[in-house]
Amino acid sequence: MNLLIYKTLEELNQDLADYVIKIAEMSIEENDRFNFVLTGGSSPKALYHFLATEGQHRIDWEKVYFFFGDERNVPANDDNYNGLMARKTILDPLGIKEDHIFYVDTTLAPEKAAIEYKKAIDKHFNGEDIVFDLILLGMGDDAHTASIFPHTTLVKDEEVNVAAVYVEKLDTYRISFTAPLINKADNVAFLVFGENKAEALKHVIVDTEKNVDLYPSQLIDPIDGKLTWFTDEAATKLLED
Ligand SMILES: O=C(O)[C@H](O)[C@@H](O)[C@H](O)[C@H](O)COP(=O)(O)O
Repeated sequence: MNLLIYKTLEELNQDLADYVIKIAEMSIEENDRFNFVLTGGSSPKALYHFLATEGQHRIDWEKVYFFFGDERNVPANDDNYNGLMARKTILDPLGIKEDHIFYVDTTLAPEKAAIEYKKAIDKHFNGEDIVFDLILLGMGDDAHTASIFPHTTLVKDEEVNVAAVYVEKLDTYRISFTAPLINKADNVAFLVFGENKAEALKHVIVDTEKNVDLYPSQLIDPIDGKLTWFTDEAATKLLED
């Protein structure tokens, strides 16, 4: 596991953009495509804008396929839909074609949406092992990642899958990759910054005795892949304690 700590978000996003581009170049070189899983939330917006502007001519974006590590159970035109945030910040600005974007179909009931999303991913991987080139993750101040929230069924899910999960604290359903699916990826990068994440980050990175029900991000431990944390000084201020 590689922990990178930046003084400014500008430096963090610049380096993370370079990291994404580097993995994309290697994936396109090796497989003629880059399978890239986006995170939702607010943290990645500056990165996505960076990739869509500074990164616009650095790789062949026509060889990139976009997925979502989780999605809210809201209509696609709802401001809370991760797909809409991504469309506005990176997908439309780069002119990504619709058949290169795998959205969660939230017109379906959550369980059905999860099944259909997994089917679409399986088809893209021709029924072979689902190994994404890069999965971007955020982390909540409660140590959730994707939609693997504390005290939910997803913390116990051993399946390599996409699942629907009821999140009691939000009183809503989410559709999410399971931790075993995330852990198959070649590269996983957390994007975590801000003082409000410091307590959760300390438990996830420092605690030797795991408690995944309380701190689900502890579940993220790629089997063969590399895990990198892109953080700032505020989020890591408790790590020395
Ligand atoms: O759908 C989502 O919201 C994300 O996938 C979620 O896991 C997010 O990464 C964290 O909640 C952090 O969100 P912020 O970046 O807004 O702090």
